[in-house]
Amino acid sequence: MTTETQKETLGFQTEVKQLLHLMIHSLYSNKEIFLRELISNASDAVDKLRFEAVSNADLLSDDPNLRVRIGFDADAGTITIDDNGIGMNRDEAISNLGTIAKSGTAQFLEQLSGDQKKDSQLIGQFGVGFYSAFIVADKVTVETRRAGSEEAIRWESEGTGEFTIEAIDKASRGTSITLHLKEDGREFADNWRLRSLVSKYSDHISIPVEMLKVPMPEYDEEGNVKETSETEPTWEAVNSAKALWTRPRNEVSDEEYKEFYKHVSHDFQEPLKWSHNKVEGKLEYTSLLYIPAKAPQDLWNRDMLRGLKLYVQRVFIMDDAEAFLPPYMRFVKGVIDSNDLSLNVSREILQNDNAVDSMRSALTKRVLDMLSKMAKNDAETYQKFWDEFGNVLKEGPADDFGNKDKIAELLRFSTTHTDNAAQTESLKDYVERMAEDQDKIYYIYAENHNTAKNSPHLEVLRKKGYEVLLLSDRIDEWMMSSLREFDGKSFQDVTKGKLDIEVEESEEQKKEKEQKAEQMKPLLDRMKSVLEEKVTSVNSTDRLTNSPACLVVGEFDMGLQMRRLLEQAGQQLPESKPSLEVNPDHPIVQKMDAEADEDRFADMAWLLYEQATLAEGGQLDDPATFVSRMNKLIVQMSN
Ligand SMILES: Nc1ncnc2c1ncn2[C@@H]1O[C@H](COP(=O)(O)OP(=O)(O)OP(=O)(O)O)[C@@H](O)[C@H]1O
Repeated sequence: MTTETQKETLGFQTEVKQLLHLMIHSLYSNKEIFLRELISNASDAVDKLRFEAVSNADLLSDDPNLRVRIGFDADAGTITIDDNGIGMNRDEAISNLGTIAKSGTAQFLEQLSGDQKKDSQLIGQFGVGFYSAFIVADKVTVETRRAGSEEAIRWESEGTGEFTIEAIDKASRGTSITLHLKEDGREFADNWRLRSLVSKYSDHISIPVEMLKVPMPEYDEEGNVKETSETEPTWEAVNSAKALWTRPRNEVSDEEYKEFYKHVSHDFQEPLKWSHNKVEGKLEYTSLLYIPAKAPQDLWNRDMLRGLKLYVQRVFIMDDAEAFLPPYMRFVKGVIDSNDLSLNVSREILQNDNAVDSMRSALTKRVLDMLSKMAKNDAETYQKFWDEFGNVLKEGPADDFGNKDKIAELLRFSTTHTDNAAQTESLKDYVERMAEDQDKIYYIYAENHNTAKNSPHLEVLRKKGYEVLLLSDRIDEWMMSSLREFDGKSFQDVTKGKLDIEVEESEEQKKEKEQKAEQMKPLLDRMKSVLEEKVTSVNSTDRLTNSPACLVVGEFDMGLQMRRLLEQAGQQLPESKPSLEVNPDHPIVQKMDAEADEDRFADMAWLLYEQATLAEGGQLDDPATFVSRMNKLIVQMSN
């Protein structure tokens, strides 16, 4: 069979077609990033080869000097990025360069709007990788040979719907990518342009990125350029070719840190903060941790690929090594380079290794410190962080008991102080604002912010001037179940148990209250007998001012929201009923007391119960009966 007959045409996965189309149209103002992406891939390919060579040294032996080379031909309008890394076999080329394996791709594509500015940001966050070649090229040719294999292939595409693949001869392992530049991409086939892009974007790459040396002209005695004899072209490194994290902190510029972040994270945007540390002593390792500016699509998913790029003594071992940070820090990106682990370390070994455990707890502290410092010194940036990642950090108190006090300081809440849904207030702020006679931190949890904010349960606290945390994120109830106290003050759910709020009252008022309670008793008993199946008791309360009634669960019972969530998730829970608390001063309650018609009394009692359920975001078992009951009362009232 000749090489020619082996040429096959295959179609791109639908998502690739969509991405290519959108990318070409939304990234044209930032064309030059293609070079960074392709060099980054080449460097990853070299890292992978180095890793495989740990157990199979032969892979390296014929061509041991790992590097990326960039060549160009201005007349032909081409640029070639050539690496001697791991290469790809036929199947790998088809799946790696014809599909997108990233999770959440479909949702991501759905979010794109056609608005160039917004889309380019989103695409940047998603990472375009190899496909960015098509921003500047109308044809891309990839020739590649996998290390350890004799077979090589050529992959070629014009970036529309399909690509071809054929067997070729290739003298050495690795991948060579040739971009046939579009008319408006030809500016890049230029020596100085390419050199400056390499310094700008790829200086931190740990292997040499080489370009042909441009011979310096020699002059004769009269100052004319000497005709020199043709010499072998020589390659020279254009970058500093030293793994960035191995350099001392004071020798790395902010720009370099930012570029390196883009390389390890595949994120186009700049990170919010980073922390670079070399640890010496019992354990020796270097870490470079970044806090990104934007959350990825699947951050909510605790199983998303996460973790640090792991190196052992400068040799790349794996991406997404998740053992070095707890799940609630899954937003952190970066590198860890250890001198204590073996080059053959596997994910399983990492899970059960004492050195890894120690590193994990030190790195966790480091991230918490980085966030604390940011919160203290740069509240605006911290707020940006919180808006993106707060919901993940909220898993912290339950996940990481040992650090829960530190995490508590980092939490931000919406509270009745601002009455705004934005989560901007810290517990420290709250405690500083606490009223003199207040000894607890009050909170309410509801399905959404407005339900929390307008809950009848807040009435007495608002009257007293006590601030209440307004919680409405799904994770909040779980988080609060792990937070016992802050700064010596315990947390109190305002919908649970007794509130123990001291209301200043004279002896006379106290007496009056007792009398009123005594008078209320028959009414409460009547209500209880109507609502028997729904509530454990009906009590008089002074926690309400404007509303007639609210539901309260026992101090140690599960909150009503949590119960609903678990029931929705199909869990069988033991029966537990709330109690109904009624406001003795409310006109409806007073009217009920005088109601002689037992049927009408029952309707009113049910309505109070149902209102209270709705007000805290609950659902009625029988909404139709509620509506007809209400209509009946309205008709009676208007007669
Ligand atoms: N020079 C190369 N040598 C070997 N394999 C490569 C090379 N370039 C790309 N690949 C393979 O193609 C895959 C897809 O590359 P692509 O750049 O699209 O995605 P990525 O690098 O995995 O992530 P990102 O899209 O965030 O850059 C890579 O994961 C790698 O397996």
